[in-house]
Amino acid sequence: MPAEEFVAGWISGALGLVLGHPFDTVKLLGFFKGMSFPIASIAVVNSVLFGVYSNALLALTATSHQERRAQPPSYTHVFIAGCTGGFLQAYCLAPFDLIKVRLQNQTEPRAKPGSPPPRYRGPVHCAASIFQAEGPRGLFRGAWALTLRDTPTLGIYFVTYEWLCRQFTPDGQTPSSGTVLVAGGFAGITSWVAATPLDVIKSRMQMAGLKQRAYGGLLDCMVSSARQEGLGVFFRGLTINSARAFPVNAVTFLSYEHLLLSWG
Ligand SMILES: C[N+](C)(C)CCCC[C@H](N)C(=O)O
Repeated sequence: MPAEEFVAGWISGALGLVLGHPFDTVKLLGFFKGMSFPIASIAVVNSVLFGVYSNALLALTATSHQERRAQPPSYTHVFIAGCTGGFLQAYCLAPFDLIKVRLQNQTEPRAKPGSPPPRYRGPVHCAASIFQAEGPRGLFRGAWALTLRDTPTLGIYFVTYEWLCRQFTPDGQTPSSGTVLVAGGFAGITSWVAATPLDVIKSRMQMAGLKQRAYGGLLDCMVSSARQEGLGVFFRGLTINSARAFPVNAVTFLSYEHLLLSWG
């Protein structure tokens, strides 16, 4: 199994994240401090995404990354490979994402003198507390919603990227850096726009039982959120998700393509 896509996915995910961090911080009003935890987790997850995507395409079309410019895969194959990568990365992402959401929703520890101490002292303490209270399954709370969010939307992600690259690149040639940046950026926006409704639900399920009320399941969460807050609830965070998605995914794809090119 070719491994360089995993390594390139690892590095490019970390680079994309450095760029996205200020946006995440704005989204959280400064609650999410420190970058080592998100970098480590996104690098692993992005490595799984790009590695599985490329190997799924290899299985479907019998072409390696280098051969795919001359023999471009069909969009159906790109979509299936993207969904496969998305499905598997969702399971790796689930515990990290749960911890991120739990820490984000914590009130500022130094907010007011006399306010209660935060429930979680940091990512490791958060993981350990959830594990102690609920066992390993607790760390996968909301994983089903996350999988539903990521499987089709990562198919869309790679189809958008491929489609845009092919629009601006003569047949058989490698897309220019400018094209890769723009295609990667728009791939990120498109997939985040499609993912936002389930992103809202996913985060609520991950918080269920803490601040949020407990839900009977994914459908119950969707229906009761829409009933109480209107359909607009499904678009919460859309603007900030899209603003963050462009630079993060432009840099992710650019570094991914460059790393693979330089390794031959
Ligand atoms: C599928 N969905 C849109 C949810 C995520 C897309 C992941 C791409 C990148 N790691 C990022 O954080 O933007």
